Amino acid sequence: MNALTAIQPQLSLGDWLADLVVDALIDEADLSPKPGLVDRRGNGAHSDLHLGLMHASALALWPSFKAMAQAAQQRGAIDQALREDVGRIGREGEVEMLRVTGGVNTHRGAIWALGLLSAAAALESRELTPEQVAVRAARLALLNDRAAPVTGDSHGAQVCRLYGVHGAREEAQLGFPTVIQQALPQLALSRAAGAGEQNARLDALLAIMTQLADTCVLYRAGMAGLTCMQSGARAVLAAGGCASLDGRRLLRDLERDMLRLRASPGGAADLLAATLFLDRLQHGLPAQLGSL
Ligand SMILES: CC(C)(COP(=O)(O)OP(=O)(O)OC[C@H]1O[C@@H](n2cnc3c(N)ncnc32)[C@H](O[C@H]2O[C@H](COP(=O)(O)OP(=O)(O)OP(=O)(O)O)[C@@H](O)[C@H]2O)[C@@H]1O)[C@@H](O)C(=O)NCCC(=O)NCCS
Ligand SMILES: Nc1ncnc2[nH]cnc12
Repeated sequence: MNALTAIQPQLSLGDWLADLVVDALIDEADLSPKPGLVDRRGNGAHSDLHLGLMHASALALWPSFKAMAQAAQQRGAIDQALREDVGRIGREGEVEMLRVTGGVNTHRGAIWALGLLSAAAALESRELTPEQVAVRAARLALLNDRAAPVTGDSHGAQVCRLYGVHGAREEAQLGFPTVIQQALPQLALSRAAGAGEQNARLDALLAIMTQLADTCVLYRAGMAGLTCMQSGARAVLAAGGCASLDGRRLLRDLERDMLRLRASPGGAADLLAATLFLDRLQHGLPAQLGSL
């Protein structure tokens, strides 16, 4: 023991997972330039959001993510009781988010996706590959939360009905295919090509945008907005990604189009945070937690 470890409080699995989630949310918010989204440069297509609010919201959610991980550790199995614990803690987290932001929806989708993923990670802390964690999260998401309000009038529910697409719920229930099949492989590819970490993360966001039926975009800009987002993101990647000059030019075009349509890919942003979380998680438990 040295002077530093002597004063460090014991790190629990829940602390560690909540730290990773909040880091991922803050890294997502800070990443720039993101088309249509809040970042270090400004508010994107939003009049009610800004970077400080995204940070405050992420930090305020730390106890909720820790509580979801702890619930999973205590229950120890993917069952109805855990599903309803996670749903209750998630709803309480939403209330806290709205309190801290003065009623602005900063992280509704992130509470859902990262709540499920942190619970799934806590269930089997020795099986932390992205695929293993996503499959457990999907099994949890497939269980019905009997206490969830059945309104069907959320923005996501409205556009899923109107356009016949899958939204945040189905993305989780299918095991986060957009993260596992698009974002993580693109992140690895761009890193391997020497794009640099920020460009590799932007490329991962674009890979999500090429495929996702982002219900935030659909709600604000309809199918024309979604098509514009998907084809614009494809064009940037086809031109060599965000590290290339042509890719950067096309990224600027995409941003201009998203702002003109007031289209904000908030769902894609949440899934980028999920990608960054799973990417870090696969490096395994820190030594302090090695005996769990
Ligand atoms: C099951 C739920 C996820 C609810 O889903 P549903 O689709 O019914 O509800 P929404 O309210 O629309 O929330 C879904 C949020 O998920 C993100 N998202 C969108 N599309 C996808 C997708 N295809 N895959 C994954 N994730 C997706 C998105 O969140 C982000 O965007 C939000 C900001 O959007 P913005 O447009 O600015 O804000 P709004 O105020 O909504 O609209 P405007 O008026 O401004 O246009 C921001 O939150 C990002 O996080 C969607 O918003 C689950 O949430 C649920 O069941 N909730 C109910 C309460 C509950 O039980 N919670 C506990 C769950 S553990
Ligand atoms: N950076 C961001 N900008 C706007 N909405 C978001 N939802 C999640 N992250 C976001």
